[in-house]
Amino acid sequence: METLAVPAISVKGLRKSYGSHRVLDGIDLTIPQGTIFSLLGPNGAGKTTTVQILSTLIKADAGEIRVAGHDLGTEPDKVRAAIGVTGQFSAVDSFLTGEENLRLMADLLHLGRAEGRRRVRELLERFDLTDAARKPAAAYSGGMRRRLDLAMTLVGTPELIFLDEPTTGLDPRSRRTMWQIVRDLVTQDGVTIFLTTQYLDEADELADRIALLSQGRLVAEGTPGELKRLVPGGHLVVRFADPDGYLRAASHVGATSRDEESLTVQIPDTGVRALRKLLEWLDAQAIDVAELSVHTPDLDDVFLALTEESSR
Ligand SMILES: Nc1ncnc2c1ncn2[C@@H]1O[C@H](COP(=O)(O)OP(=O)(O)OP(=O)(O)O)[C@@H](O)[C@H]1O
Repeated sequence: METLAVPAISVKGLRKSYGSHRVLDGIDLTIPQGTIFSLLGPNGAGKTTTVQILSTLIKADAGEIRVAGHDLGTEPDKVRAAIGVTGQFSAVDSFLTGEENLRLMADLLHLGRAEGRRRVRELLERFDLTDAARKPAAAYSGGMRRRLDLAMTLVGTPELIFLDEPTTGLDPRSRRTMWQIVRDLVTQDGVTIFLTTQYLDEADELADRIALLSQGRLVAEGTPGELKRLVPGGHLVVRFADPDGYLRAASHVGATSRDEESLTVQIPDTGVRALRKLLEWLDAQAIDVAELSVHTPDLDDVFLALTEESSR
């Protein structure tokens, strides 16, 4: 559906160099409101630099950039008032309790006593921190700390949140809790999320759109599904029960690779009908299959293929 709303972020021709090193070399981006956008890229690709520029921490060398409807160059204060940043540079003070951290934020934002208390109580509850509210943050688990960090960002009711690696180091359950919190921010609060992550499954799970940054340029952009269709990678892996079956099948099935030691062949995945035909043929030949698995391309395949291509 076409939307007439102002994009949460629009970027045209963003450039940034450090000395002679071009870190961002002409980035164009549009992120609609109320969506989750993920910026991916190998180490040193320029993700942090992009976030730092969009969140007004450092200046771009060139580019037309609007964040939350405001021009980044001329109205940085308005941008700052509309955004929240969480992640690597966490604002959590370990010596203060969760509640004190949140109160401090409410005071900094001049929420007023009654409104501040109400907001703090509401956020403690929402992020499941009520029981731990009076404990120092130093005693919090990694997951609790992340939740507190995000809660602190929400005291100011931002329209747009930059989430920098929100689940790095968390256990699987805490990761899932965090994912649900992020989804709720979008569906319940209408917040836009700009997510950087080193986990491709996280981007796949959360993002509406993903852009892949490599050597200062966006080398691909689209929905997770669109990106996966960019690279071939779907294949079947069949392991045979005995060498005889392996040899007979390997010469027949159009394997793209085979491994005699493990009696395994890899076959391009050409769909359900082809798979049925293959199984029927194996059956007719009385060839025993020990194991069969279907591998669909994932974002790892995309990431490796496209970042490799661009560095060549
Ligand atoms: N203040 C700075 N001075 C000089 N070079 C810098 C500075 N900040 C970043 N760089 C360089 O810019 C490039 C991009 O860095 P950036 O931190 O944006 O990458 P990244 O994609 O966030 O990487 P990572 O995944 O490792 O965090 C790197 O080569 C880095 O060395």
